[in-house]
Amino acid sequence: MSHGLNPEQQEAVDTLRGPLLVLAGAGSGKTRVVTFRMANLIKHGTQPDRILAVTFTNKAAAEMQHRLSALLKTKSKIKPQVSTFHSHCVRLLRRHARVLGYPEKFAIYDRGDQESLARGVLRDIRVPSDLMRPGDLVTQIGSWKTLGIRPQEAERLASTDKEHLAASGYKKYQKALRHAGAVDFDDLLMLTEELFKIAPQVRQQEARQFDHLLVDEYQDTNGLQYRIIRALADEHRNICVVGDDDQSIYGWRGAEVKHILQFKNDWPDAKVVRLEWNYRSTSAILETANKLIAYNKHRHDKVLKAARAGGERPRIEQYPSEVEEARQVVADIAFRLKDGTRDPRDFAILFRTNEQPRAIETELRKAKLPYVMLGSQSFFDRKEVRDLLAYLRAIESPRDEVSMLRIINTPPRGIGERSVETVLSEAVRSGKTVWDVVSNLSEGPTLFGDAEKTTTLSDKNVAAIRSFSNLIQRYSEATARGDSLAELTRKLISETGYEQEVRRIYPDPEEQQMRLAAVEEVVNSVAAYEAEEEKPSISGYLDQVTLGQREMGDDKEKQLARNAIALMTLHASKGLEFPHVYMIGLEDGILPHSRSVKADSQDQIDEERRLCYVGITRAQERLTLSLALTRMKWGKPRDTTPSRFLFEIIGQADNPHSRGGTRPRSSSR
Ligand SMILES: Nc1ncnc2c1ncn2[C@@H]1O[C@H](COP(=O)(O)OP(=O)(O)OP(=O)(O)O)[C@@H](O)[C@H]1O
Ligand SMILES: [Mg+2]
Repeated sequence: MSHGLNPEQQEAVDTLRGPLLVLAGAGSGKTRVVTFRMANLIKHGTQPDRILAVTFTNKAAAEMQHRLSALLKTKSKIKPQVSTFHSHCVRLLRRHARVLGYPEKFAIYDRGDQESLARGVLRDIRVPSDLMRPGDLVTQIGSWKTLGIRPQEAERLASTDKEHLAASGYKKYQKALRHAGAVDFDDLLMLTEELFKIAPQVRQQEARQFDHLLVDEYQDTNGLQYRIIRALADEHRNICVVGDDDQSIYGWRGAEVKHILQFKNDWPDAKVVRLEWNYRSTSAILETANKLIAYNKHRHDKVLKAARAGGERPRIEQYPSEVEEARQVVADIAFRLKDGTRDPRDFAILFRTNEQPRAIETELRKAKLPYVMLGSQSFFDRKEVRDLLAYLRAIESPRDEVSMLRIINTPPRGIGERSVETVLSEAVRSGKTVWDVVSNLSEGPTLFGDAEKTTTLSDKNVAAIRSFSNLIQRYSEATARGDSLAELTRKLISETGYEQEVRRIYPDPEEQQMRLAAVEEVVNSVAAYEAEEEKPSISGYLDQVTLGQREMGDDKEKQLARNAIALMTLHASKGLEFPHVYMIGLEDGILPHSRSVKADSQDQIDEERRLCYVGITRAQERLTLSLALTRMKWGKPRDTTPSRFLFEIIGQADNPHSRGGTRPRSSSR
C-alpha cells in the first residue's frame, strides 16, 4: 500500500493512534490520506465498522466509499461508516429520539416544509407578510440554529422590532415542529448536541461505537459540528482531521476556521503533518491560484508546489454579454469533444450564483451536449414528487401536520378548505394534532368548539374525512406488517386516483408525460431502495431522500449523469477535480458576490477570494476564466466591472481598492 504516497502522506497514513492533523493546500492529497489511512487501519486489524469518517457532501462520501472499496479489494459487507454530519446525526437521533421527547420516526422537514410551517406561525402571531415573509423567518431561524442559539437566547439577543418578531416566531416554530414530531435540517446538529448534554450516558455509548474518527474538510466545521466531533472523539482520542484554511468558504453558515488552527490546543499531543506537493494541477494553474490567495492577509504560511510541471496558461476571456459568454464556453467544449479523446465528464462549468447557469443550460441544450446540474434538488421540487413523499410521511408519522395538510384533499376528495379550517381550529383549540381530530370523528354531523364559538361539519364532510383517515390507517397497518414498500406505493397511487388527477390537470400530452414520469420515478426509487436495504422502512427511505443520498430523476437523466458535463456552484465543487474547468462571471458583484462588495467587509471579500481559489484549484489541465462585459438586469443590459480577483491574478492589483481603467486583456486562442 506504499505506492502512490509521498513520505509525508505515508507518515500520516502510518500514524494509527492518537490525534492527527493534516493541514495542507489544495490538491495535496488530504482526502487521499484519509482514504488510505482507513484502509491501513483495517489492514492492521481494526474492524471496519469501528471506523467513522465524516465528509462534507454526499458526493464526497460516495466517492470515498468507492475508492476505499478499490483499495481494500474485498467484497466484505462490513464497511467503515462514511457519512455527512447530517446523516450521521440522523442515525444517532433515531436511536435516542425518545430521550429528547421526539418520536423515533420523526419527520425531517426540508426548506419547502419549513416555509409552510413558518407561514402558519406568522399567521398565528399575526405578522403581515409584507413585514416578514415565511422564507425570511426560516432563514433567520437557520442562522440562529447554526450558531447554536436557541429561542430563549434569541429573544434575549434581539434588539430591533423585527428581531423580536423573528425571535418569537422562532419560539412558536420550534413548538410547532415538536408538536408535529418533526425536525428541520439544522435541528439535526442542535438536537445531537442537546442529547449529549442531557444524557451523558448516551454520549458515551455513541462515542464507544467507534474507535476511530476521521474528518475531511475540517476547516468548514461550525461550532455545533466541532462540539459533536469532540464529544465523539473524547473516549478513544483517535481523531484525524484534514483541511486547508485557505479553502474555508462557509463562514456565512457559521463555520469557523479557528477550529482547524486551534486543533493543537484542543489536542496538545496531536501530530501535525504538512503536505507540500500538489498532484492535481499543472504548475501553470497552481501559480495562478497561489498568486491570488496571496492577497488574503490572515493566512497560515503554507508551501504548495506543483508536482506536474508546465501546462497551458489559464485563459481569461471577456465577452460582450452573458449570452455570448455561454455560447462561447459551450462552443469551446463542443470543439474539444469532437476529436473523441475527451469525455463530457472531463468538463466542469463553475459559477457563483444560482442564476448564472440558465444561459449555459440553454446553450448546452441547443448543442445537444449531455450535462448534469450537481447539488440541485430540482426533481424533488416537482409537485408530484412532493405530494407522494408527503403521503409516505403521513403514513409513517400521522402527527406530521405539514404533510397531512398537503395531502388531505390531494387529489380532491371532498374535504374542502372550510372543512380543513374547521379541523385545524379544533386541533388548535383542544391542543390535539390534526390527525387526532381527523381519526376520531364519529359518524354524522359533528359539532366542534366551546361555549363561545362552535363550528360544524356536515354529514358529507365527515364521511369524506373518515374515508381519508381510513386510507391512511390501512396503509400504516400495511407498512407495520412489513408489506413491500414499492407495492404499497403503487397501490396508493392507484387507490387515490393520483394519475387520473394528473391527466385531468395537465391535458397537454408532453407536460402530462413529464409529470407521470415523475410519479413513476418515485415508485422506481422506492423499489431501488428496497432492493438495497436489509431492513427497508419508510423512514429509512425518506431519510435518504431528504438528505439527498438517493438520486432520483428520469432514466435518461441518470444515464447522462454518468458521463456528462458537470455544472455546479463553486461551493459545491469543493474537494472535486476535473481536467477542464470553466469559471464564468468573473465580475465584481458576482465573484466577489454583491453582498460582500456592498458590505465592503475585508473578511467577506477574503472569503470570496478563497472561494475563487477553490474554483481555480479544481482544474487539472486547463482553466478558463471568463466574464461578460454587459449583463442583463431587469431586462436591460448593464455594464459590468471585471472581478478584482482577475487584476490580482494578472498582477495589476497593487492596491485592490483603487483600480485603474485597465481591463484584463483577452488572450488570443
Ligand atoms: N502521492 C501521490 N501520487 C500521485 N497522485 C496523488 C498523490 N497524492 C494525491 N494524488 C492525487 O492528487 C489529486 C488530489 O488529491 P486529493 O483530492 O486527495 O487532494 P486534497 O488535498 O484532498 O484536495 P482538496 O483540498 O481539493 O480537497 C487526486 O487525483 C489524487 O489521486
Ligand atoms: Mg479533499
